[in-house]
Amino acid sequence: MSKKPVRVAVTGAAGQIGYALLFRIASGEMLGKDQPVILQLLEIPDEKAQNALKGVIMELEDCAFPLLAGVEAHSDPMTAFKDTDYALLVGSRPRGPGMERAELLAVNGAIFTTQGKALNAVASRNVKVLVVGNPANTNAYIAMKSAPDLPAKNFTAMLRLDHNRAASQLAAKTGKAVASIEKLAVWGNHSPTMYADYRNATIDGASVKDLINDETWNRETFLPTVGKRGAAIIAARGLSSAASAANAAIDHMRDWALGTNGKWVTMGIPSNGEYGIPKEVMFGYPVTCEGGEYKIVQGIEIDAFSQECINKTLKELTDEQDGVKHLL
Ligand SMILES: NC(=O)C1=CN([C@@H]2O[C@H](COP(=O)(O)OP(=O)(O)OC[C@H]3O[C@@H](n4cnc5c(N)ncnc54)[C@H](O)[C@@H]3O)[C@@H](O)[C@H]2O)C=CC1
Ligand SMILES: O=C([O-])CC(=O)C(=O)O
Repeated sequence: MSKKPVRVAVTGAAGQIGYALLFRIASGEMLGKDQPVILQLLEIPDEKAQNALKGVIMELEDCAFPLLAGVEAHSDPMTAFKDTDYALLVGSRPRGPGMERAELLAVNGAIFTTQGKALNAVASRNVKVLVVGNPANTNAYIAMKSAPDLPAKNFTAMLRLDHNRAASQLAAKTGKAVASIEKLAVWGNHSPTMYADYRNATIDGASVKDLINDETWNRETFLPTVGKRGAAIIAARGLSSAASAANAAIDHMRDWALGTNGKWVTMGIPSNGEYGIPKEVMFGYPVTCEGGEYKIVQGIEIDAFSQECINKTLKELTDEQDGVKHLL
């Protein structure tokens, strides 16, 4: 018997990430090739955006996806999030050249108060929320704090693009297949302060740290390359990353919903005090997923350099949190 459709809300559906994301959700790449979906798409109540959304919906229809059980266009989060099982909060302003993501808080932060409240009021009580819109960690924190009736653990931020970027850099450096990399972790904020940590990573069982054996490369090339990759893409394309961001969103939700078979992935999640991070900080952690739940990888040794990196990214996050108190 075929499965009952699940409801997937996507905000910013007519934007560039939306265009790279919706067709893959509808084709079953996110929740499985046997899981029908109803897309509940949100755009701002502006004629141009709503018209663009209509066009995207026409294209979705023209794909005749067997798993697409329905598509709805919305301009109000209170209807877009009704009974939704998954919510991908993409809609918000992207940065341009020369900006840091934190500078977007002033324009984007308030979106996540409204949307958190709407999720709190009308979404499924088990809704899984992924915040993509930048600055993703603090926007996810705002949404979580605005939805006190939903479990805090249901709110997550996207660090997966950093994780995938780090894996790709390591594959290139070692000349090995990216799929063979295990036990990679990215700690902290989705910003240049994030700490991509390959001290425990393996390739076909061999230590990546030993294979590379170059701490200067780690500190002076690898970390800045991964941390500043978003800016490098903006400089090259004139627009921020979209297809790779959509891909990371699919990876994040798929792994959360369907499991990772013991493989480590990175998710931005509210801390419960793990690794000394204060409770509720939306922090990138290495996790494994099983049965629709994520679990932080425990027992990783934090050496002096790692602690220094973690402290730096934590400080940035707590400063961002302090700066949005007026929105909560
Ligand atoms: N966490 C991550 O790894 C990444 C995050 N991003 C962020 O994702 C966000 C979206 O990026 P793009 O799709 O490239 O931008 P875009 O400008 O192409 O599209 C954003 C869309 O969101 C819509 N929107 C704005 N406010 C909204 C609201 N309140 N409700 C519903 N829709 C709303 C806009 O009308 C627009 O169509 C940006 O904040 C960007 O910085 C981008 C790449 C990676
Ligand atoms: O850099 C940006 O503004 C977009 C983004 O978050 C990324 O590509 O990592």
